[in-house]
Formats: sequence, C-alpha cells, structure tokens
Amino acid sequence: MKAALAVSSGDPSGIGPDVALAAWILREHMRLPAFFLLADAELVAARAARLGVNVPLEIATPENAATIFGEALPIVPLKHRQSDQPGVPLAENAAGTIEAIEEAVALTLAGRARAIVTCPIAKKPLYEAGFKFPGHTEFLAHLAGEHLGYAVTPVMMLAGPLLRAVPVTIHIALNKVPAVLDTVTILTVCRITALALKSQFGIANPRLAIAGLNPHAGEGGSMGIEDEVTVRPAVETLRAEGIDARGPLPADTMFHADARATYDAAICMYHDQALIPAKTLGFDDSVNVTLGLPFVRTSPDHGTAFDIAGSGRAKPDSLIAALRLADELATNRTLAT
Ligand SMILES: NC(=O)C1=CN([C@@H]2O[C@H](COP(=O)(O)OP(=O)(O)OC[C@H]3O[C@@H](n4cnc5c(N)ncnc54)[C@H](O)[C@@H]3O)[C@@H](O)[C@H]2O)C=CC1
Ligand SMILES: NCC(=O)COP(=O)(O)O
Repeated sequence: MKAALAVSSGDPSGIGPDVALAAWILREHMRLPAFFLLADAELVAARAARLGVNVPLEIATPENAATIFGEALPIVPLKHRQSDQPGVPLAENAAGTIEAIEEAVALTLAGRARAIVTCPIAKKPLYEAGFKFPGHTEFLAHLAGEHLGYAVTPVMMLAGPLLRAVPVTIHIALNKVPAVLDTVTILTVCRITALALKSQFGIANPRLAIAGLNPHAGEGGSMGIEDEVTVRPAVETLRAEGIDARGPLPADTMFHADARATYDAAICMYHDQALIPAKTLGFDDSVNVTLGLPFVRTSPDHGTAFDIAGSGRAKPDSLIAALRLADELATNRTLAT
C-alpha cells in the first residue's frame, strides 16, 4: 500500500479544516489518494460539529493512515494545541501551524509520507509570532536547504487545466520587482520549470512563453529597459541551451486561448502577472505547486478565506485537485528515479 499524503491543516481559523473534512467526505466519489491531516484533533472535531458533518476522526500514525483512510479521517496530532475560532486569525495558533508544516516535511523526507499538501496559511498571524518567511514556498525551501546542506531555489507554479503560470519573483512588493529581477534568476526559474515539466509533468519538449515586465514588453525600450536588458538575454541563453523559450512577450496578449495553446508554461515576472490569469481561468481547479524541492508539495490555489471559515461555504475543489496532483507528481518522481 502506498504511503499516505501529509496534509498540513494551515491556519486553523481559515478554511483548511473545512476543506480537508469536505475532501475526506468525497474520497470515494472523487477517488482520492489516502491522506492524513496534521492537526489538533479536538479542533478538527469542533469544526466538524460546527459544520454539521459526520466525519469519524481517528488518531493515526503516518504508517497506518492509509489503512484507516477508508473508514475515518486519520489525524496525526500536533504537540501544540490550537483554538477553534473560525474567521479570527490568532497568533497563539501559529506554533501549531508551523509545526504541521515542519512535520509534513520531516515525514516526507523520511519516506513516511508520500508528498506534502499544505492548506492555506495567513502570513500576518505567523509574522506576529516571529515567523520569518514570506510564505510556505520560501519556508519549504529553507527546510529543504537544511536537509540537503545547500541553498534551494523554490519555484512557484500555479497549475490548472487551462494554464500553468510561474512567477519569477513571488512575495515581494511590486515596487521592489525591477531591482530584484535579474537574468540569472529568470534563467534559474526557467530551467527548474523546464526540468519539472519534463520529469514530473511528462512533457517531452516543454515550451516556455516568457513575459516581459513592462507594458508591450517595453515597446523597444521606450516603456522600460528591463525587457531588453534583463529578460531577453535570459531567453537567448535558454534557446542556446536547447530549451524552447520565447520572449519577452507582451503579457496582455499571452493568456487568451489561442496564445495558451502555443506553450506549456507562462513565465511571469511578478506574482500578480501569473496569479491573476491562473485564478481567473481556474480558481476552483488550479493548484499551487512548489518546484525545485527534494519532495513534492502542492496546495490549493486559494487562501484562508476567513470570511467563510466554519460556514460550510468553502469549496474543496482546489484541495481535491492538489491531492490528486501531489499523488501524480509523486508517482512520476518515483518512476523517474
Ligand atoms: N497557500 C497559501 O497558504 C495561501 C495563503 N493565502 C493567504 O490567505 C489570506 C487571505 O487571502 P485572500 O487574498 O483574501 O484570498 P482567499 O483566497 O483567502 O479569498 C478570496 C475570496 O475567495 C473566496 N474563497 C477562497 N477560497 C474559497 C473556497 N475554497 N471556496 C469558496 N470560496 C473561496 C473567499 O471567501 C474570498 O471571498 C492571506 O493572508 C494570504 O496570505 C493566500 C493564497 C494562498
Ligand atoms: N498567492 C499565493 C500564496 O500566497 C501562496 O504562497 P505559499 O504560502 O504557497 O508560498
């Protein structure tokens, strides 16, 4: 029997517990891979009662979770307790939120879990509790780097049926993007993306469409120089390496259907350039994947949705897509090694 996926419960005041419970209820109908939830079991029980769903919970180990999964939602309990206050992010819950992510990584690296699926975290309560990373992506890269003994460059990909989009810069203020963006970073992100598309997504010759930074990809330098000075040299180097890369392309005409048919991933220069088209085209079924790690990590594309936590309105679709994609990528990774 395959090991189960490790699901970190995210900010417990958000919809992580809601969508995990809903996904478990749909496990047979949606043919979901087995997963266990790293969580405070009492909080999950309280949330299930609040939502009025009848989900048997069973305290599990990573090893027996896959066996339990058909009959009960396996909970691998946290050391830290968490308080069930949907919609009210609490710094006091941060320790458990961080523990769940760290434990998911440790279990996956030890081969005790198949891959990691993270439910959403809100950054602010974590920062208030001293968390130093902009988001999961950077934290997971840090944990992977500690394990490997060298720095890891994580790459965020939003993967959906209609679009794969990769932001080169991630969680930074827009006014910092031009200074942070450089040719080497674009090259690294594109190489990691091309490799992952081949080895994990089964695309033999991945085609990358690389966006410019400025309107009209800089209009020949008259609307900004970064497209010519920073992006174009990266595209030329990638092409010289045999990677099918095009750009810098005007971002505004990259995402309509005919344009999307010409590439396998859009490489974007900043967070919203990638995430706006990704979430517009597939809010319910896109998945946030971190490439470049020594393990598989996926996540729903949405955030904590504090406005609907505990109300029964949270849709589990993106978590379901994340569970499926984690299972598929873990299989492909195993086959590749
Ligand atoms: N992977 C992660 O950990 C992510 C965390 N976040 C964090 O989430 C927090 C809130 O972010 P927002 O920008 O408000 O985005 P959000 O995705 O949490 O919510 C945006 C809107 O979409 C709705 N929504 C989100 N998920 C839904 C679902 N599954 N079913 C039905 N409706 C849903 C919400 O109710 C809200 O109206 C922030 O602190 C952000 O940092 C945001 C994205 C990803
Ligand atoms: N907007 C995407 C996002 O914030 C998710 O980031 P991460 O927590 O997966 O790094």
